[in-house]
Order: sequence, then structure tokens, then C-alpha cells
Amino acid sequence: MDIISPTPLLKIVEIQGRGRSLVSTQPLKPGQIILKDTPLLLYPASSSKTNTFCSNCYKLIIQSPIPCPECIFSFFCTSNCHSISLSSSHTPFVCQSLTHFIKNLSFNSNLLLDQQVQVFYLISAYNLALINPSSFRVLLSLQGDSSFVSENDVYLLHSVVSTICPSSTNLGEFRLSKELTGALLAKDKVNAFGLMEPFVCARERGVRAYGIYPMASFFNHDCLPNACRFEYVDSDVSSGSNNTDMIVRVIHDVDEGREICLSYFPVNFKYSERQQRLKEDYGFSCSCDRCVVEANWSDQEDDDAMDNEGEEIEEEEEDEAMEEDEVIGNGEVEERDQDFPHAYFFIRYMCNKENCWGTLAPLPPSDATPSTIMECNVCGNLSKSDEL
Ligand SMILES: C[S@@+](CC[C@H](N)C(=O)[O-])C[C@H]1O[C@@H](n2cnc3c(N)ncnc32)[C@H](O)[C@@H]1O
Repeated sequence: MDIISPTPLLKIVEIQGRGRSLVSTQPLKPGQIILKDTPLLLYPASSSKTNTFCSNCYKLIIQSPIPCPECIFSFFCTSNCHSISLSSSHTPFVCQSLTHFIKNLSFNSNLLLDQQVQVFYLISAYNLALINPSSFRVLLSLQGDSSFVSENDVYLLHSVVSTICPSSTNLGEFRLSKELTGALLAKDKVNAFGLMEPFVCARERGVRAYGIYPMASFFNHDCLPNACRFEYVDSDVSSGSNNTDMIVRVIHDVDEGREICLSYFPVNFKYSERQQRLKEDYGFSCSCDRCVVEANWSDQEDDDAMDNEGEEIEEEEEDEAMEEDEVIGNGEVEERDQDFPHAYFFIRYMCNKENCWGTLAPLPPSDATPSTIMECNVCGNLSKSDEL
């Protein structure tokens, strides 16, 4: 699998200080689908206390789950999913590794929950080396080197993996080694996307699985993104697509030659949280337009703005912000815009459903006419854009 232009609408360019970046090759319409991406690999998050997800397609299992007859860890939604998994996500290599892992769980009890999830990732990654070496090479070509992960983690996780993975397995041109484990952990840290559990208003939403997507891994971050990703894991999909494919749509008009960015986390995070997360997890300091403005805010202003977002702004300032957007040139407006130029983004593109904080994008345009229906990428709510 070569990394070439992911779709005719995007090209990969190197931008100084940002690495490889995705840039539009033509003007894009609000809601336009710019990428459909199939994961290189998926692995379980095992954070759900209430739901069971299929170990192959990660759909929520509503009927009785079909357990893997060999290991006690994996469940499937249908016998068809189980039989597909035997040559993909749940090969004998995965099954035996998981069996050893579970059997030795008391020995591995010093592993934190996050580290257990990392073990699942490493099993999936080494399985990819076994079943699809060209996809494994793509995984290795993604951003992230072992300086991104702590040496202790590499040492610990590699010793677990080398104990549980069947030693007789021939990984072809690759070898289970500490260096490779370190590199793989770094790829995961910088590139994994969480596939979320179904949204339930009253509960914090957990992650059902993580996936690494070959093309979507080139999206850089912006705290006011111009695109957002949608997942439809529990839906029935048309032939030729997978339910775990990621779909990325632009939020508003984008000119040709503009970089397309996602937000790596919900857009309501405040400045200090965003900077800390980006530094710790992705190794950079963000200097997007929003961060430049918010860097000058006091902690109190930061807290106030975050408390207000989606609440008071929505109730009290919505009309003002809309009007102001139309009357650029008024001195008062300019001053206000400098204080909080992105208020409009939150009113228009952040979901106002309780505990959601999702991003809204219009449904895909039909016949080049943008849709007036906005879809939330977290709760899935549909709203008329003029209701905003
Ligand atoms: C998922 S990758 C994105 C693609 C990456 N630029 C590449 O060359 O493959 C995430 C990494 O991209 C870089 N990155 C993403 N957003 C950035 C930003 N706003 N400013 C600087 N670097 C950024 C960071 O190195 C981060 O760890």
C-alpha cells in the first residue's frame, strides 16, 4: 500500500513545523466528504462496564454474544464475523496471545489499565505484520518515534508481549524486538483515534476501540478545525464500505490550497488543557489562531469563556454574534472580536446537547447545494442550521 494522494480532493504537503499535512486541491463545500478511510488495525479499549462489542467489527452486541471457543476474551456479533476474524483480527496468533495474557493476568497485575490496552494494541500490530506486511510498513511510516514513549513502558510492555506471543510465529521480514515495540507504541500514541461507545446523555462516553487510519493520520490539529470526523460503527453499511471506516467532512467553505485540520479532542477544552494535552500526547505546542488569542487570557477569563461556551453565549450572545458577524467594520465589534473571535464557531459548530461537546457539520451537499441540516459527530443529533 503506497502513500499517495488520499483522494482527488486532498494532497499531502510538508509544512515547516507541522510535518506532513493535508491540503485541499480545490474549493470545498460545507459538508463535503473529503475522506473515507479504512483502519489498518483496530484493538479493544476494554473500558466499557455496561456493553459488549464484537471483537471483529466492534458493533454493540445486542443479541447473545458468540464467544471465541478458544480464548475467553473475545466475543462476536455473528458467526460470520467470527469466521472473517480468523484470518484478520482474531488469527490463531491473536487468540493464543490473548489466552496467554489472560492466563498470566495475575503475573501482569502490575499493569495499569492503559498498559493492558497497549498490550492489545501490540498484539494487533504484530498480527498485522504477520497477515499484511505492506499495511504494517504503512503503520511504521506514520509519524512518531520511540522518544515519544517512556523507556520504562517500552521495557515493560515488550517483556509482556514477548512472553505471551507464540514464540514459533514467523513474522517474515519483521522480528519481535524491543526497538520495534518502541516504534509501534509511538505510532499508536500519535495516530490512534478512539471509536466511541454509543452516546448516552447522562453518562460519560467511553471508548469501545481504537483504530489507526492510514490517511487520516496525516491530519494535523487545529483548535478551531475546518473538518471533523464521523463514525457510524453500529450502522449497516453499503457494500464496499466497512462499519469502522472513518468519514471526514468539511464544516464550512474551504478555499483551494488550505490546510484541512481536525481537532484532536473536543473543542470545548480550555487553553491550558489543550496545550498540555498536545505537548504530552503529540509533542508540540499549538499556535493556531485561537491559541494565539487565548494565550493572552488570564486563567479567570479562560475559565469564564469555557463556562460560557454553549450556555450563556448561546442564550445571550447568539443574536449579537450573528449580527456582529455581518457588520465587520464597526469599531466596537472589532474590539469584541479580538477578545473572543471564535465565539461564532462555538455557536454555529458546537453541539449544544448536554454533555455532548461534539462538532457539527452539514450533511453532504446534494448536486453541489450545501445541506441546511447539521449533524453532530458525537451524539448524531440532526438540526436545521437556521434553527441555530
Ligand atoms: C497524526 S500526526 C499528523 C501528521 C504529521 N504531521 C505527519 O507528518 O505525519 C500528529 C503529529 O503531527 C504534528 N502536528 C499536528 N498538528 C500540529 C500543529 N497544529 N502544529 C505543529 N505540529 C502538529 C505533531 O508532530 C503531531 O505529533
